[in-house]
Amino acid sequence: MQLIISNASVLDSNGELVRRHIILQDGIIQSIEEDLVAFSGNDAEVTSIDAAGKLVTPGFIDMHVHLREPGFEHKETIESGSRSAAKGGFTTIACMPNTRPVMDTPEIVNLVKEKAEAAGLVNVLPYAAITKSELGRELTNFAALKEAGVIGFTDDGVGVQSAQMMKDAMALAHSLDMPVIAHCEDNSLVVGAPVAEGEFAKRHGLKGIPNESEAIHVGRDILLAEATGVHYHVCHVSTEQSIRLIRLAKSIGIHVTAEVCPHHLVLSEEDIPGLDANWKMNPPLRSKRDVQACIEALEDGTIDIIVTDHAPHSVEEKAKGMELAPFGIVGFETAFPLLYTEFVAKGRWSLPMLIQRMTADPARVFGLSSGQLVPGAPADLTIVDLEKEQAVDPETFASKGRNTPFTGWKLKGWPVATIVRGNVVWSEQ
Ligand SMILES: NC(=O)N[C@@H](CC(=O)O)C(=O)O
Ligand SMILES: [Zn+2]
Ligand SMILES: [Zn+2]
Repeated sequence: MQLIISNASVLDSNGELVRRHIILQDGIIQSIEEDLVAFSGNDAEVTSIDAAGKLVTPGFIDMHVHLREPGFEHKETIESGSRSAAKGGFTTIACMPNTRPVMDTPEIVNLVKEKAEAAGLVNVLPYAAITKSELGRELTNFAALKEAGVIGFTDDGVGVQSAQMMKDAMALAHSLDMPVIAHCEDNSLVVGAPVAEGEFAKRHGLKGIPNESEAIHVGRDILLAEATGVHYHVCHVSTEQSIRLIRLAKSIGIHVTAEVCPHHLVLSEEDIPGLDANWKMNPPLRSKRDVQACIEALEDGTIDIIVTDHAPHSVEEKAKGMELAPFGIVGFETAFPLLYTEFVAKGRWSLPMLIQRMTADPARVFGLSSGQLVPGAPADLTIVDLEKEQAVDPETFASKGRNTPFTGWKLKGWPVATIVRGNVVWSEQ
């Protein structure tokens, strides 16, 4: 099976847009041609897509997502989540283990892999839990879980409260050459607050989550990563204080990497319009100062990658209000247009910088073979119409989740087709 994507606008090594024809064969990028006539492909098995006027990039990679299956199929399934990812231009996603049961045994990992395979949409890479049921009491069987195909260990959804437990986890992960991915949150500093400390919390008489609840874990874990030598990856960084610590750790050669979510780059607690739980996520929207620190850290490489932390919840759950609703917002279907509109179209970032943080950089951090538009790489591609402008309408989401704070935002730069291993898995219409 051969697929030719003709007349594509692709970024060359100088970051310039050039017109190319991309030949995909048996799931691999076979060649990238300047001139299609020079290429002889007259086989009946050849199909082609005319991408004239469209950007073609390596498929986006999202290393932090929640697919909710098994256990929370009313929020999302592996199928609906994969479709939502494909619609957002993502070709590889890494799913978090806070399902029910928690992904803490090879059996559950195998079930997730089978369902992802059956959906046949995007590449799904599972993480396994650090501790059984994410309760922080007992380590899971890292060796067996590695054998089952997980790509790292994390208790995302909660912080690992015990430093000794985290140190043991890191030492074991390091011995297996696996990363530890951490949701950083000290529970003793949080006490059930729904939003960040700040003006919004004050105005509405709500308890606030302080910045230190995140940064204390980041600091502790950096010291433990130094002691154990593990690759330590920080989830959804949201505070200036965490960034300061990550910058220092990197400067002295500790193997730490970090991610940030689109919402923490675009929104601060001052933007929350009222007691609408579609603005409730963990970590919470912080101060403008934190947002600026996140943007600068992504620009200077202190933060390595962009992830969505796609966290679907049902309308009923979100209707419980700011204090009772669960934390989390969906992210796949708004991520690229949001960041393209807010940072590239407004002139702060170059297009190559945004693409790199969503493709080559996650591939580098997690050792994936995708993320580049080069011959021999997996044929995972996203076609984007940079001129297309439309308002965000949650009713059109492929995700079961409707929980987004970006409803009605007019965004530019929408994915129009997504190709995984040489197959079109989603296209507009
Ligand atoms: N980010 C969130 O607000 N929620 C996530 C958990 C998490 O990522 O910590 C969820 O599973 O809903
Ligand atoms: Zn988390
Ligand atoms: Zn998460």
